Amino acid sequence: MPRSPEDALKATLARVAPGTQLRDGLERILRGRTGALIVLGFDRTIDSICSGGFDIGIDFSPTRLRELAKMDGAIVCDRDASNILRAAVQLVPDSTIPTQESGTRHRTAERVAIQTGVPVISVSQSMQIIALYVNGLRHVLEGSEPVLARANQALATLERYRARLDQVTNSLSALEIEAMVTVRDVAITLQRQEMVRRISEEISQYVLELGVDGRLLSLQVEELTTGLGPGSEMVLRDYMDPGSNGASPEERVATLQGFSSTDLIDLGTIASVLGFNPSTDSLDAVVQPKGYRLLSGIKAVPPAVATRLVDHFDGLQNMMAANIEDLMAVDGIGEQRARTVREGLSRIAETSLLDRFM
Ligand SMILES: Nc1ncnc2c1ncn2[C@@H]1O[C@H](COP(=O)(O)OP(=O)(O)OP(=O)(O)O)[C@@H](O)[C@H]1O
Repeated sequence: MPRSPEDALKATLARVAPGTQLRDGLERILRGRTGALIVLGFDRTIDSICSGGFDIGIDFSPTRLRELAKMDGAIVCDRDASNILRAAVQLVPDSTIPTQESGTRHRTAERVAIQTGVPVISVSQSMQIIALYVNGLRHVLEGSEPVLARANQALATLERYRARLDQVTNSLSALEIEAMVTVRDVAITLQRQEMVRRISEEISQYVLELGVDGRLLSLQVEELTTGLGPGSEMVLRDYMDPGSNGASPEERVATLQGFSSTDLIDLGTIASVLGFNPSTDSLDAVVQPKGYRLLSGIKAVPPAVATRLVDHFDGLQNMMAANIEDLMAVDGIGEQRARTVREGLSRIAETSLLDRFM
């Protein structure tokens, strides 16, 4: 599957993060008050827009990059910047590609990145900034301090969001055991899961951007995201109306992830991914889960067995009421597994009710 421009930008951010040789070279160019135009990859399309310059084919080093940047023209490196392939190259991209940039260096960088799909870095001599161009995206590299400040703010938000998510998830489990879940409870859980996912993704971009300076941050995120559970796909499997628009759980997850921040505030809009109609249905309607999410919390139940259990019992309530013999009637479930499922379900029931009332 082709990567999205955002994913390609993330991969490039990792290649120029603090601690890498390439970043060291770029910082040297910046400190030396020269500029540079650096292409990160070489293929036939790049070759076809290169004019003049010379082939060098040497190992990459920050000082070599810095020295070569003193010459007019662009530098072409291989994809992971382990070799410098050409220097003093005139790049001649398609001039009809629209660009918002002013200055020939930056216009060229943007056009080359769009035309070839290869990341291009420009170091501006006059503005003293390093910018990445990846497909149609532009990203200005900052020093670690401002990025860390934003990352720490995001981390504090993640901590709050995580606490709230744990609360609503525990409450959903307890309501499921009591058969009292409403569409509103499901929508709130999906909303909170998506908020945690978004802020975690934002922080993971900061971690990439910070390279060696982001190690502590990455440990903190790891701590705040462990035991997060199966995510929105299981909630959707539990509550979606399969007949509504025929979408698969994965497609519904994608719809949820595509919602704007305004959509994400509206519980009716969120519930629409389940097949709920905000203009006719009530958020207070009681709904029954199939049991996928709770079963995913029992390690000894692989997904295929969970599906068979769900199909057999047709709803969590019937499954909760099943004894060992009932469970053994399900294809692929022997006595041992039946006991594990029974104990697992009873444990979940006890802990969710305890969490709710303690
Ligand atoms: N098409 C190109 N191919 C290779 N190098 C280029 C190209 N266009 C510009 N450059 C490089 O950029 C340098 C600066 O060009 P120019 O002053 O027009 O750009 P600029 O966008 O104003 O850059 P800066 O922000 O660094 O001042 C050129 O001397 C040349 O080395």
